[in-house]
Amino acid sequence: MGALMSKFWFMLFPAKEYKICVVGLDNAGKTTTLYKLHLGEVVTTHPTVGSNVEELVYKNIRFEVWDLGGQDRLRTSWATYYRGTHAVIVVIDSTDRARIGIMKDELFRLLPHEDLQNSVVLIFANKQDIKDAMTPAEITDAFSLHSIKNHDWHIQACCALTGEGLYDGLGWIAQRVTGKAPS
Ligand SMILES: Nc1nc2c(ncn2[C@@H]2O[C@H](COP(=O)(O)OP(=O)(O)OP(=O)(O)O)[C@@H](O)[C@H]2O)c(=O)[nH]1
Ligand SMILES: [Mg+2]
Repeated sequence: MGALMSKFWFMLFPAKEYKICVVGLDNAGKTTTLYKLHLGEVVTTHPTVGSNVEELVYKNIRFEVWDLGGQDRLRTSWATYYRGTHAVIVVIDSTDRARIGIMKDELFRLLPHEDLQNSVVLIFANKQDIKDAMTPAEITDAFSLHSIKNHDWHIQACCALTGEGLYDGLGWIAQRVTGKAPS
């Protein structure tokens, strides 16, 4: 009886799911990040063509996470995924100093999109395991993050290979989208 009641309860009041879009240039580590969070493992990746989507449950909060291909020709299609997005994760290869300007342009192109007006923005400063990786402070300056006024944003140092920092970032999103500290 209890199980039946619970089934009906969830049919009537399905648990809310929060949508996350993961963007960033090719080779930034988006797919590695998604599967490290989803499986707890480092998977062998190939450049993503289109997208990958997985469900993550973190502290009883359900997320639908879309990992979008970052190659130049694929970036124009990012916007087709934005509808209903609660949070954007921007993954940055912190060693890729040569393409800071390109990623900055992409970031400031996506922020005004009408489907992202209520989305929070998490920047993962990935590949912190590599010597000479830019620090979050350097990236904050290089991307002029303090000029972002219309979105709640946060930068988190991480390493998708070890998982370090990934749950700190997800925890920030969870807290922002639910409006309460995850238990
Ligand atoms: N050293 C190091 N390598 C990483 C890290 N995260 C990802 N990589 C490597 O970076 C390469 C690209 O990773 P992907 O996850 O495929 O990159 P992506 O952002 O999904 O790339 P696209 O699908 O082309 O947009 C792979 O060889 C990963 O193993 C990290 O934190 N440190
Ligand atoms: Mg990928």
